[in-house]
Amino acid sequence: MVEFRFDIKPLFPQPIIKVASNLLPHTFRGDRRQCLDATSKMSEIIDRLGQLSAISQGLNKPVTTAQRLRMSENQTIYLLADTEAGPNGAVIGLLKVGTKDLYLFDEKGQTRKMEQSPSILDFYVHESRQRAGLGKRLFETMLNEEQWTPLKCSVDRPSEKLLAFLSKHYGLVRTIPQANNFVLYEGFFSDGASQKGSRNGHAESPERTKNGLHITNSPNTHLFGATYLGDDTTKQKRFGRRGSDSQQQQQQQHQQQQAALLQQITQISPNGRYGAPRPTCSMAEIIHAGSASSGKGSGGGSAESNRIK
Ligand SMILES: CC(=O)SCCNC(=O)CCNC(=O)[C@H](O)C(C)(C)COP(=O)(O)OP(=O)(O)OC[C@H]1O[C@@H](n2cnc3c(N)ncnc32)[C@H](O)[C@@H]1OP(=O)(O)O
Repeated sequence: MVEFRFDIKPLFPQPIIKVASNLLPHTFRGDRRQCLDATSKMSEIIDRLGQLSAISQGLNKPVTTAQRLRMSENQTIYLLADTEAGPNGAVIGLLKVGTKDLYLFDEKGQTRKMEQSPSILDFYVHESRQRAGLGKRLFETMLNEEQWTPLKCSVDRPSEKLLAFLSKHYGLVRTIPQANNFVLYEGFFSDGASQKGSRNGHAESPERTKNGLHITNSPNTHLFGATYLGDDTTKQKRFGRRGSDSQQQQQQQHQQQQAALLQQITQISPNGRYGAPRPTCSMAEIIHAGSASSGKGSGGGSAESNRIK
């Protein structure tokens, strides 16, 4: 359990509190002096829990810090405390969620841009209290508050424990492969009841169809090339007509586009979970090796494989 030099009870009038970018418990009422005191204590709590979460996940840098929450517009942290523990009470769990704009592959390998998609960003229950139903309690509170359903949440690089948790409590097992580190489950794109914070994603519509090639603005097209729709003869004629110089130019241009889009598609952020060094991204290897590239949607290495051990 995580104890502090100060009494946490005034900050936790109830076992689970919600904290947004003002770094105050959602239940907080007080004057300016009390407000400063509460934010300072809350920062300490968030930083400590964030650090413990990173350690338990094998990350060399926390995903969750008070400073990061303060700078965010659409993230919320849920904290679970045991006010009966010790003289000052103890904080035992943290769950950070937020909405993100993401390019995602659907079940058919088509790119969809999901705006303000609900995401699970960091989740931690202290080692001494794990597997006692507290994670579920925290998660359920979050789902109720945000009005989200588990199936419609993407999960940022989940650990084995979180994958087991989602499987056990919500029957989430079959994932849809992605090019980034987010994990989502089959049914994510199905037309269910829409939820707060989530606008319906849409498949990028084809911009043009030319010589049997289906060309869109989607990152899929830029990463893997245009999708061929016509017959083989048309394709051979098309490539047979190209001079080798223009082919080289096109290849170069294509590689530059790929690099730029890879940046976008993986949502790399120097501050988030992705700030932590980790083994080379398999997608980057596929693209930069220039070797026979994989098929659509196959570049999304599993989130777990990118986790630092
Ligand atoms: C996006 C991200 O945040 S990824 C990082 C997720 N966080 C971590 O991996 C940090 C370490 N783990 C934890 O903090 C916790 O185990 C959590 C947050 C994942 C789950 O919290 P808990 O309080 O343990 O969950 P709860 O008790 O409600 O559910 C238990 C279930 O979670 C899964 N689980 C929890 N701990 C483990 C474990 N050590 N090994 C395997 N599965 C586990 C299992 O499915 C377990 O059910 P079982 O005991 O019947 O096998």
